[in-house]
This record gives sequence, C-alpha cells and structure tokens, in this order.
Amino acid sequence: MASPNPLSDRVTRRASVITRHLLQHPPPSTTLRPSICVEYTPPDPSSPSDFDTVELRRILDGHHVADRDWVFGLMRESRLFCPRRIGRSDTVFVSPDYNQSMEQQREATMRRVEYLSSRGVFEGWLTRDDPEMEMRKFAAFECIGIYDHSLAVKLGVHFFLWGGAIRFFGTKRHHDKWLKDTEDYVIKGCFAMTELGHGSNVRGIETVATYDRSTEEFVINTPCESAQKYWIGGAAKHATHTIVFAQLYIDGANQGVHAFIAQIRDANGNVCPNIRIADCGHKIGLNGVDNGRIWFDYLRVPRENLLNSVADVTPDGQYVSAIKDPDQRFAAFLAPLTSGRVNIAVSTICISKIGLGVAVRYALTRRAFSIAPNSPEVLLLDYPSHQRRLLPLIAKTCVMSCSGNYLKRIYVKKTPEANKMIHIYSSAFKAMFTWHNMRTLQECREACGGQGLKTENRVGSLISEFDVHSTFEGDNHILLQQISKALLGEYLAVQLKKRPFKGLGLEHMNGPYPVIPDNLTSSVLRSSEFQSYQVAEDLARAFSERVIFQIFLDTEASFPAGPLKKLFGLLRSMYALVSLEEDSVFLRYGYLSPSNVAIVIKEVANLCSELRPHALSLVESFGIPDAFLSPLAFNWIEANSWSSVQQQQ
Ligand SMILES: CCCCCCCCCCCCC/C=C/C(=O)SCCNC(=O)CCNC(=O)[C@H](O)C(C)(C)COP(=O)(O)OP(=O)(O)OC[C@H]1O[C@@H](n2cnc3c(N)ncnc32)[C@H](O)[C@@H]1OP(=O)(O)O
Ligand SMILES: Cc1cc2nc3c(=O)[nH]c(=O)nc-3n(C[C@H](O)[C@H](O)[C@H](O)COP(=O)(O)OP(=O)(O)OC[C@H]3O[C@@H](n4cnc5c(N)ncnc54)[C@H](O)[C@@H]3O)c2cc1C
Repeated sequence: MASPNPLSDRVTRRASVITRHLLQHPPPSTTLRPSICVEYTPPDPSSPSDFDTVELRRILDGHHVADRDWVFGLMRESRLFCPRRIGRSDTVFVSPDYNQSMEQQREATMRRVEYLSSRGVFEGWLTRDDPEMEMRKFAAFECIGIYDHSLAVKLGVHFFLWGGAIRFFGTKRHHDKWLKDTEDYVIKGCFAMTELGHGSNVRGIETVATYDRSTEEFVINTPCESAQKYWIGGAAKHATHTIVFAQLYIDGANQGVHAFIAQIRDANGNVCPNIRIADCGHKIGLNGVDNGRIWFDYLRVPRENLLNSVADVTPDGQYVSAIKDPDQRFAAFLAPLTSGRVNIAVSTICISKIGLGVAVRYALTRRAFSIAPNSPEVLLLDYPSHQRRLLPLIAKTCVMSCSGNYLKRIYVKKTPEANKMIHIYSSAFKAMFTWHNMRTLQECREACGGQGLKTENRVGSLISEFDVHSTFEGDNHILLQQISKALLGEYLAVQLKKRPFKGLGLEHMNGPYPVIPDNLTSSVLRSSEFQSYQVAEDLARAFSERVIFQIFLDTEASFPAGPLKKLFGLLRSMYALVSLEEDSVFLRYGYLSPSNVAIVIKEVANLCSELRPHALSLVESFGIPDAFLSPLAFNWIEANSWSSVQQQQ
C-alpha cells in the first residue's frame, strides 16, 4: 500500500483546486498574496458521516437519553450553574467559575445541590432500588459530572457512600430511619473511612469502637493523630452525619473493621460534642467539595448505630455474624465502594468526550503552515501527526463507552454470587478509564495549544479537576493488584481442581493458545480473530483491555451490515492495534517482532486516515450539548474579538 501522502488526499485536492482557480481568475487589482487575516471557517460540512450520529449517541450513552437532556436543560436554564457569561451573548457556555474562592465554590456547590433537589432530580435515588431507577440515576449523574466534578462528588459521597453504606451495610431499622431523609437532604451524609495514616490499607485503620454493655453503646475514639479521619468529602462544612469505620472491640477482642453511624453536626450546623473537625484546605482541583478531618473523643453512639447487615452485637455483647470467614466479612464491608467505582468509571468517559469534543472541533477550524507558497494554511486535523494524537483516543473512548454501559447493566442486576466479578470489573474499568481520561485530557489540552490553558475552554481545567480519579475510591494501582490477585486465584483453582475457567472473563483461556503469524498483513491485523487473542496478556492491565475489547466486539456483532457496523469495525481495529502499538509487553514477551510492530504502526496510520472524515460526526455523537463545551469548540475568533471583550465588561 502506497505510503500515505504528507497530507490527506482531500487536502491535496482542495489545495490544487484553490490554486488552479486563483491562477485562472486572479483577484482584479492586487497581486496574489496570502490573506493576512485568519478567518473562522466552521468545520467542513462536506464530509457528512454516512452513519446516523443520533443513533451512535444512543448507543454510546446506552440509555435514558431523554433524561440526560432533561438534566442538561435544568442546569442550562439556571444562572446558578453559570455565574458569569462565557463567549458571545447568543452562546452562553455553562460552567462553574473556578476563579471563585474555595469558600465561594463550596457554597455554590451546595446551592446547586439544593436547586437540583428542588427540581426533583433525586426522587427515588435511595427509596427505590429497581434496575430502571439505578440506570436513570447513572444517566443523571453522568450529566451532572459533565457540568462539574465537585457537584458530582458532593452528591456521590451523600448518595452513594453515606446512602450506599446505609442501604448495603444497614438493615430495615436503618433504611426506615435514614434513607428518605437522605434522599430529601434533611440530613447531609459523608463517609469516614480514610485516615491520615491509612487509606488503601483499610484493615490498618486505627479508629476504635469499644462496646459498653452497661449502656448498650459503642464508644468511638481517635487514639492518635494518624487515626484522624482525613479527606472526608462534605465533613469540613456541611455534613451532619457520617459513616465512621473503626476497629470493633468487645471485651478486648478485635472483631475487625465495622461501620457505625455518628452525628457530627446538629441541624443548625454546630459541631456536636466529642467531635473535632478541621479543614483539609485548598486542593489542586475539586475545591467545590469541602473535604474535612474528624477526631472522635470517646463519642458514645447507641448499639443500633452499628450497620449490622454483615455482623451484629447483641445487647449483652455477643458478636454474631453469618459470615464466618473474616476475609469475606471484610469483603462485604467493602462492597459499597463498588458503586462509587462504577460511577467513576462510567462518568470519567464523559469527561474524555468533552476534551475530544473541544480539541477535534478546534482542529477542524485551526490552521498552521502552508504546503506551497500562496496556498491556504493546513487544517490541524489534516496533519497525520495530529490525527495520530486524537483519533485513537476517540476510538478508545467509544470502545470504553460500551464497556461502561456493560458494567452498569451487570451492576444493577448484581447478586451476591456476582459480587467478586463486579468487584474485579469495576476495579479494572475504574483504573483503565480514569487513566485513559487523564491521558486524553492532556493530549487534547496540548492539541489546543495556548488556548488549552484558558480555563473557560475547559480542557485544561478538567485535568486538575479530575486528577483525583486515579486515587480516591481506590488507588488505581491497588485496584490492579486486586484484579491480579483474583485472576491468579482463579488460575490456581483451575489447575488444582482440573476444571475449566468459568467467570471473571477468562473463558477464552479454555481454548488453544494463539499462534501469531510470522508476517502480519493488514487483513490479519484487522480480523477480530487475531485481535481478540492479541490483548489477552499479562494479568490485570491486559485482562482489562481484553474485556473492554470483547464487549465492543459483541456490540459490533449485534449490528446489521451497514455504516454503523463498518464504523465499529474501524474503531475496534484502532483500539486493538493502538493497544498493541503502545504497550511494550507484546514486544517484551516476543508476541510481536520488530518488523511486525512496524506493520502495526503503519496500519494505525491507515486507520487514522480512514477515520479522519468521520471525526466531527464522531464527537457530535458524544452527546455533549454545545453549551457544555467551550468557546474554543466554535467561533474562537469571535469569542476573542474586541466586541466580545466589551460585552463582558
Ligand atoms: C464525571 C463525574 C464523575 C464523578 C464520580 C463520583 C462517583 C461517586 C463516588 C464519589 C466518591 C468520591 C469521594 C471519595 C471517597 C473515597 O475515596 S472513600 C474511600 C475509598 N477507599 C478505598 O477504596 C480503599 C481501598 N482499599 C481497599 O479496597 C481494601 O483495603 C483492599 C485493598 C481491597 C483490601 O486489601 P487487603 O486488606 O489485602 O484485603 P484482601 O485480602 O485483598 O481483600 C479481602 C477480600 O475482599 C475482597 N474484596 C475487596 N474489595 C472488595 C469489594 N469492593 N467488593 C467485593 N469484594 C472485595 C477481595 O477480593 C478479597 O477476597 P478474597 O481474595 O476472595 O479473599
Ligand atoms: C479529593 C479527595 C476526596 C476524598 N474523599 C474521601 C471520602 O469522602 N471518604 C474517604 O474515606 N476517603 C476519601 N478520600 C481518601 C482516598 O480514598 C484515599 O486517598 C485513597 O484511598 C488512597 O489512600 P492514601 O491517600 O492514604 O494513599 P496510600 O494508600 O498511602 O497510597 C499512596 C501510594 O502508595 C501506593 N501503595 C499503597 N499500598 C501499596 C502496596 N501494597 N503496593 C504497592 N503500592 C502501594 C499507592 O499506589 C499510592 O501510589 C479522598 C481523597 C481525596 C484526595
């Protein structure tokens, strides 16, 4: 196959047409000279996609598209969500004002929560737990996260962590007492698991809860400075109650980590007796969330405040639990963290879509350098190097969208037997998608040049707002260890019990190991048979990539022949081959020879040129309303014109 032109064919053709026209019809009075004013030309409408972008949005969003547009509309219509005009008067972009002080951002976040609550957005979020409600909640939450991470996290700790702990760790007495008041924001909850001295290692936490049978109370105490609860979202300013994790002691025996309900403020916002609270201070992002530190000074809580779905303490101090194995009992206490990880995984993909939505639209209107004298400067996205930077990220974002939808579907139908698989898949997707998001945002920021540093253009500020995703709700490296541990456990069990692999997405290991042809060809590289073996490698990371690939392949297989199926084939190949190209593991283990790697690299370049005509339609299919992008995605010259400056004064 001929090596790709230094520019795509389309650009070459257009440059020659323009040049020929100008030579045949020179402007009347002046010699031919390049225009000295850059003008904004909207993206080229002449390459309409042959696939239906509305249909592709429905597939990538996966569900509840109308609900999403309803939530976007609620935010767009309230000045609470756009404290200052951005862009021209006829295009108001909706975004928080990150120039506000930490205190102002925190108060603004709380006002936005109250507004959404008053509009009924949270109805049923805790008092219903049917799959339909759960999926509707995911959809709303993704839209809220597209607007602002602080708002999403503020809601996340209240509904998914505080509310989730009550629902999963609690029993009827807790559900009846706390869930409705939580849903209506009569109380504001937070989740105190992490301590200054222990975050990933939950079993190492030092807060102590000692049972006092004479009063049928637990006495909760912070024995030393490293035991202070740290990073607790909502605790610094607004939360009235918390789930506190502590080592449970009965008659001197440690029964391990358990969860208790504790009130930390009264209804007027005053800190309760035997509680001390301090602020974690300004962060590099997420300053709309009031993260706080909590010390418990022999705080007494009634026996009923133990969340007792996993284990209980009788009035006379007997410890009872249906789960005898301490590890499995501990696992049960960690299961609610999974809902947060699922939300993070599926929401973070939306953030990659914002970055790509801005960077691709900009790359379709920004030009740099001419190829020939007196010819127009070249569109950024017509440079193969710019295509290689952005188009594989579009493919990965599309592929991961399908995996995110798959994760939501299995999560809302969860059963105790599926807990382990959901833990592994949610850990895998949370780690892989959040790392993908940070890499995508950085690439998009750079692809926008200096404009990427402007806060109002969103791409750059999203980096600091979402950096925390690789840490909270489970450090990504720790989660990869969880995956590897589970895979190794399954592998050993299969060897010992001489049974086939079943569950955990390892069934392909029951088949013959792949044989990699010595000389790869384009058609072999683009075949799903080759690709499905090519990402099953190396434990946690490869496992994750393979599961993500397989879900996308299954989605593609469900389509009838047509433009969408063809597009999915291109995206799948791009995902698989760029995974091969970027991960040295294939070279390291000898699965790919250096000459084959060169063929893979060339095929990726070919895929870029085939995806290039669809770039605008692909990002339009991401379903991010224009108002939630930024001025840079549109007429960025008008947005920076003197008249715009005057309008904003
Ligand atoms: C666009 C907008 C986006 C917005 C998104 C917002 C989302 C909403 C959420 C908002 C929250 C944001 C605020 C942040 C809050 C927090 O950070 S809360 C604190 C989070 N902390 C953690 O996640 C702690 C991480 N550490 C752990 O999970 C555990 O300590 C550990 C590392 C897993 C335990 O290690 P270890 O002590 O070695 O125990 P193991 O032997 O590995 O585990 C015992 C068994 O338990 C099983 N298991 C572990 N976790 C789970 C789980 N979650 N579910 C089910 N099972 C689990 C594990 O597999 C072991 O099983 P066996 O191997 O079979 O014994
Ligand atoms: C903005 C923000 C909000 C948060 N909100 C909450 C909240 O509301 N409630 C709550 O309870 N917590 C919250 N957290 C805390 C968060 O869950 C912890 O920061 C996270 O679990 C990591 O723990 P850590 O910070 O102690 O890091 P550590 O666990 O100390 O890890 C530090 C580094 O060591 C590495 N490491 C640790 N153990 C190992 C190992 N065995 N092998 C190899 N490497 C290892 C990790 O990969 C990491 O890179 C929040 C944190 C932040 C930043």
